[in-house]
Amino acid sequence: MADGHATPVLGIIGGSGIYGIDGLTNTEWRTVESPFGAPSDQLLFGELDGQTLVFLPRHGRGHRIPPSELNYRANIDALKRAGVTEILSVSAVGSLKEELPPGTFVIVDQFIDRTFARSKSFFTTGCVAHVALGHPVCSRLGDACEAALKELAIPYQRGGTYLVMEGPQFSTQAESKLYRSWGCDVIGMTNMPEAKLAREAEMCYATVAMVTDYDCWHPDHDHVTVDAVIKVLLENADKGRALVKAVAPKVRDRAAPCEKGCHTALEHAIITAPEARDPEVLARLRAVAGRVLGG
Ligand SMILES: CSC[C@H]1O[C@H](OP(=O)(O)O)[C@H](O)[C@@H]1O
Ligand SMILES: Nc1ncnc2[nH]cnc12
Repeated sequence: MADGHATPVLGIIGGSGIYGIDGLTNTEWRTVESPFGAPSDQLLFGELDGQTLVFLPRHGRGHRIPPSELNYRANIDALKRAGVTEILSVSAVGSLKEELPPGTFVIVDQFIDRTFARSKSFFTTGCVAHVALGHPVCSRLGDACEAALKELAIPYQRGGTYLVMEGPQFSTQAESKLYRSWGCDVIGMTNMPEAKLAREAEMCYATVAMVTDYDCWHPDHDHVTVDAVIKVLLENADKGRALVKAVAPKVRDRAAPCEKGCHTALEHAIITAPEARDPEVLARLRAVAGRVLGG
């Protein structure tokens, strides 16, 4: 299809504490191979009220893989190969604002990417592309998340800047205070380069971040620990599950190509002259960029 995808398919990338999805029928874990290497895990295909849904546990079942070692390219490429058109990322984050206590959901709309040890693009020597990233998430999918959170009466903030740190150690207090001075709302370790790669692969991407802690800047709260993060995640697990269930039909019931341009992000992005393109690189790009590269 020239202008997008015929059938909207929702993909969920589950973050810390989310290693499966409840309420799916006809489920099957399937291996999806990618020329970019191994994804974090098999993909779980299933149906929710008759609608296909694809789930990937970001860190693998059992949480085997740390943020810096995730194969972000393979994960996004595999979801694209699975037919996913819209990715909802559900992530645990620390709060950098007093008014965002643990348990709050944030529909993130901006990122500051401080990661430095990750492959951040599908494109490389032999085929160069520069996609727009001024609006790094899909506001249409964000609207669906907001409507779902409203229906469920879950406290949320629409919009917020997510500082992406390399990790795996949590921040120093000086770093945490610096990010607060930049006006960031939440902090985590995974949503970049995920969002950049989803844009390159012409997929909608939105993040619903669940606040689990006050990081280490707050004078009245203990510094973040994994135990504290998991405790809050478990306390709020029902809300996360309900969110996915409520978002899914909103994605199904609308025209497929995203009017925000997510599904056509590569239209004016590739700069390498056709005769200078490397066939091996093009072969690797078949799933993510085949729409514009041909083949
Ligand atoms: C378990 S606390 C740190 C860990 O949790 C977040 O992961 P995700 O975004 O996959 O929920 C954070 O980014 C760190 O990777
Ligand atoms: N405070 C924090 N810093 C980085 N990643 C997190 N994930 C959850 N809480 C976090």
